Amino acid sequence: MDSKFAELVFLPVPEIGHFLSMVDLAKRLVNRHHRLSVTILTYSTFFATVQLPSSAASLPGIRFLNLPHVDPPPLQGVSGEACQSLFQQHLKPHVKHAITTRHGGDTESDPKYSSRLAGLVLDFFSTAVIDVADELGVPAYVYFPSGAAFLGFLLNLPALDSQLGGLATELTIPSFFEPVPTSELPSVFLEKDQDGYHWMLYHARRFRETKGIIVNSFTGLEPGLADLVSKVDCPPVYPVGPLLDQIEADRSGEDRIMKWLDDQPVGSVVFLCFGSRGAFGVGQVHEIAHGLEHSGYRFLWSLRQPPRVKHLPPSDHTNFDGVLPEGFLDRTAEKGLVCGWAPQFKILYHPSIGGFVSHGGWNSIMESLWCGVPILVWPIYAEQKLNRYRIVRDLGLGVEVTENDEDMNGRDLLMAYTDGGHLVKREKVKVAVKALMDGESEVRRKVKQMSETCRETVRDGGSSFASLGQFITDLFASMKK
Ligand SMILES: O=c1ccn([C@@H]2O[C@H](COP(=O)(O)OP(=O)(O)O[C@H]3O[C@H](CO)[C@@H](O)[C@H](O)[C@H]3O)[C@@H](O)[C@H]2O)c(=O)[nH]1
Repeated sequence: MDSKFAELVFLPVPEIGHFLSMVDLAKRLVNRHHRLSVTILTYSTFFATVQLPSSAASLPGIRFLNLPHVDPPPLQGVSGEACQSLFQQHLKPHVKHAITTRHGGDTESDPKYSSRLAGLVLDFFSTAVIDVADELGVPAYVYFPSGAAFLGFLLNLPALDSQLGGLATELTIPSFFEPVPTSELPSVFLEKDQDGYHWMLYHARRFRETKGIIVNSFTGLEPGLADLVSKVDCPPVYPVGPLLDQIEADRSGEDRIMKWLDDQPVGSVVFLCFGSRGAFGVGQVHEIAHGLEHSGYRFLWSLRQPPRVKHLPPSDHTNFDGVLPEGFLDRTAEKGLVCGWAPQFKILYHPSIGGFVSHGGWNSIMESLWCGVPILVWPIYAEQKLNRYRIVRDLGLGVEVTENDEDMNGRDLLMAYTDGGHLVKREKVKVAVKALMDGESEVRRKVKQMSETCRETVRDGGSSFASLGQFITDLFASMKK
C-alpha cells in the first residue's frame, strides 16, 4: 500500500469548538505523510455553522467538500446533545453519497485524489456514521475535541450508568485523580430520563466499535492516558494535542482590538471571553461589570447577547448601553474595552494579556496553556465543570470563581445553555480576578511551565508527535489487511 495514496474523510460538526482543531489535525496529518490526503465534509445547519476563513481553501493535501443542503429532522423540544446527534444520524445517506462520488470532476488529474479511502474520522457526536464506514468496508475513528479526563468519563459511562441518577454523591472515574462529586458532572448526565443522556450513552458505547480515538490532549498534561486505555475495553487512544486554531482568521473588528492591546502595559489586561455559546443575562453582566471595575485591572471583555431561539448561538450586541450599568463605559474608558466576537487565540498571544476569564471550553484551555496565560474557569455549559475540575482542582493550572448561595433558577443568566444557574456576585468576581492577575502566583509559574511542555510535545521527539506517527503507522497497517 505504501506506493499508493491514502485518503481520510473527516466529518466534523460545524461548531467552532469542534471544527477548527479537527482542521489542524488534518494539517498535521498531511504534513507528516506525503501520501496522505484529507477530505473534510462540511455542511450548515440552522443551529450551527462555521465560516471557513479564505486561507483554508488553499491548504495543500486538504480539500473541503460541501454536502448539499439537508433539511433537518424534527428537532422540537430536544436537547442540544440530541439535536447534534439526530442531525448526524440524518446525514448518513448524504455522507455515503458524497464519499462514493467524491472522486469525480476536475480533481482526478491530481494523484492525491485518486487515492484509496483509508477510513473515516468522525466527531464524537457522529458515531451513528460508523454505519457508513462499515458499509464501505473501512475503519472508523473518533476525533475527541475535549480532554482525556472527559473522554475517560465517557468510556466508563456504560459502567457508571447504574450509579448515575441515584444517591451517589461522588464517582470514581479512572481518568480523574480523585473521586469526582456528581455536582461537577454536566447536567445531561444527571437527567437519565432525558434524550441528551440517551445519546451520550449511545456515543459512549459506539466508541468501542472504532479503530481508535484521537484526542486533543497530551500526556504531559493528562498522564493517565495509558491507564485509561488499559482499564476499559476500548480501542487505542492517540493523544496528539494541543491541536489549535491556527487558521488565520479574517474577521472584522480585530484591528481596533489589537491596536488597543498594543497600547497597554505588558501583562496588565484581563481578557474575558466565554466561547462560541456563552452569553449572560443583564443581571450577571452587571455583576461582572462592577466586579471588573472594582478590581482595578485593565480589561478586554467579549460580551455577547443570549439567543432568542433555542439552539442558536449568541450574537453581538448592536449597542452595549442597554446591557451594561449606567456610566460604566465612560468610567472605564481609560482602562477597558468591550467588544463582540474577538480573535481569542491571537489576543491570548498578545504580551499585554495577563489573565483569561473563560467558560472553560477545551480549546480555550489549550489556547491559554499554549500562550502561558493563567485561566479563571467559569463553567457555563457542556462538560466545562469537569474541565474546571481537571484544570483547577486536579492540576492547579487555573483559578475559579465561587458561586453565591442565591439561586437564580437559571432565569437571570438567561442562557439557554446555563449549567447551574447561580448568580456570581460582584465581590466574588473582583476577588477571583485579583487572584487570577496575581503576578507571582504558583498557578502562573505552573502555567508558564506547561506552555513549554505544550510546545515540546508537538515537536519531533515529543509525545504527541510520536502519537500522531503511531496513528499513521496503524492506519497504513490496517490498509494492508
Ligand atoms: O469570541 C470568540 C469566542 C470563541 N473563539 C474561539 O472559539 C473556540 C471556542 O472553543 P471552546 O473554548 O472549546 O468553546 P466552545 O465553543 O464552547 O466549544 C465546545 O466544544 C469544546 C470541545 O469539545 C468543549 O470543550 C466545550 O465545552 C463546548 O462548548 C476557541 O478556539 C476560541 O478561540 C473566538 O475566537 N472568539
